[in-house]
Amino acid sequence: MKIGIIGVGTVGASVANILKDNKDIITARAGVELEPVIGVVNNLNKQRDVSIKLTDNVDDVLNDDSIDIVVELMGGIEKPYEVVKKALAKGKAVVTANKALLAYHRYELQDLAGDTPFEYEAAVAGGIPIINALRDGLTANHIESIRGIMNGTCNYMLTKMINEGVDYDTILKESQDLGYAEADPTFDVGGFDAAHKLLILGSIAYGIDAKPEDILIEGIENITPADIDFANEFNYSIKLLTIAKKVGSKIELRVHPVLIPNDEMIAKVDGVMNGVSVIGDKVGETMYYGPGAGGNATASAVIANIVDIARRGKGSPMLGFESSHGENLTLMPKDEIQTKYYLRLKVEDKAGVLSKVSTIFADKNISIEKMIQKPLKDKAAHLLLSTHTCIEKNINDALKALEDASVVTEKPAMIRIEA
Ligand SMILES: NC(=O)c1ccc[n+]([C@@H]2O[C@H](COP(=O)([O-])OP(=O)(O)OC[C@H]3O[C@@H](n4cnc5c(N)ncnc54)[C@H](O)[C@@H]3O)[C@@H](O)[C@H]2O)c1
Ligand SMILES: N[C@@H](CCO)C(=O)O
Ligand code: NA
Repeated sequence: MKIGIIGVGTVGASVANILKDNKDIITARAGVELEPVIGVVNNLNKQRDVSIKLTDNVDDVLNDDSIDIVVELMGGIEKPYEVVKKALAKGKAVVTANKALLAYHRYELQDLAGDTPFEYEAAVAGGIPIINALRDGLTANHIESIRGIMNGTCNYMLTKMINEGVDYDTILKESQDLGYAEADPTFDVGGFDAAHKLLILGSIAYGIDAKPEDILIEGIENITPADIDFANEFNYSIKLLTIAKKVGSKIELRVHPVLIPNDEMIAKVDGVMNGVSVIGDKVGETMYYGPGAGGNATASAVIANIVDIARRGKGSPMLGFESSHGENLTLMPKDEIQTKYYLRLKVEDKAGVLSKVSTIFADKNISIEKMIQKPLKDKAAHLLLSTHTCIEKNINDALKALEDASVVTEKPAMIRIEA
């Protein structure tokens, strides 16, 4: 079978190279030779470590009737959307690692694919076969929850910031050099990349047809050493967590940093590793762990899809994005989410401050669980506190009231606690 790779960057180059390096075993497993015949790039003059023929014209792939499988690894949304639609219209099988594309267009692409194979394992949790596990391995179950660390860049950054005190900008640059980060790293640090992955899983597990703007997304940009102090003091790790959870007939989908007890398995997932816990009503908890980003790890999942397509030939693509789930589940509004919260407040260090702050919490029906006060320079102090479980709307109202209170001298910060 002939393969055209559109986008020969970090992942695309690894796909071409692994198809060559591991050709014998891949051919044996696929039952047919898989030959990457051409790659499409933006800039033909750039030095690349690949031996396939390159072009800067995507039509060289789309209009070549001998190409069976189009591998889309260019990144972005609109251009890949056009390219994938054209490939499907020509009856070519498609493999993509593009979660941003699927976050917006997964249901349309599923309809367009019809019985043309369309696979996307590398789009979620890189090299971990989580799509395979959720769509096929756990298909007997109602999914109760999916909780995971699904952005390698953020996890790598948080691990280095917490364990080694490396500063944010240095470690972000390192993640880019290692090929972990998206072309625009705000997708990573802003939580959007993890949200794209969550939306894909939410469609497979619950049939929720939501877009990024419908769900709660927060990134890691505002985490400070004071937050890390509080976490250390009370035995928490700080992680960017991706959560899908069934609560009655509503589905929570949210991505944000959390304080998570150090003894939870997911708290031990460090560096570029991803970890996903899926709880099914019959199987119980299953855990998946592996590299979430990087050229070879991601290409491993891309090639698994290519081999799978070669093995089964044409047939139902089974993208697996559900629409009627049988249970009539709906997305839970962001305001109704309930969890525990950690708050960092910078306050004036003088009499009466604590009582003012406590009154605001009492008014919003929020109960405080733990608190430490750390003196700062110039008659100021940090109040670092955690709450008992309360409603997202009440916390947001309290944050507004605190911001307006004269004793609070800086915009308060909040991180949710997952326990
Ligand atoms: N890097 C990872 O660890 C990783 C992991 C999982 C998924 N992904 C996804 O895989 C895709 C590729 O990521 P990457 O890290 O390899 O990106 P990259 O920036 O390293 O490579 C992108 C390639 O696409 C080419 N390209 C971009 N726009 C093009 C256009 N309009 N026409 C022709 N060529 C074009 C570029 O020249 C480059 O060769 C993205 O969708 C990304 O989200 C990446
Ligand atoms: N930028 C992504 C790539 C893998 O999807 C990450 O860091 O997880
Ligand atoms: Na995967």
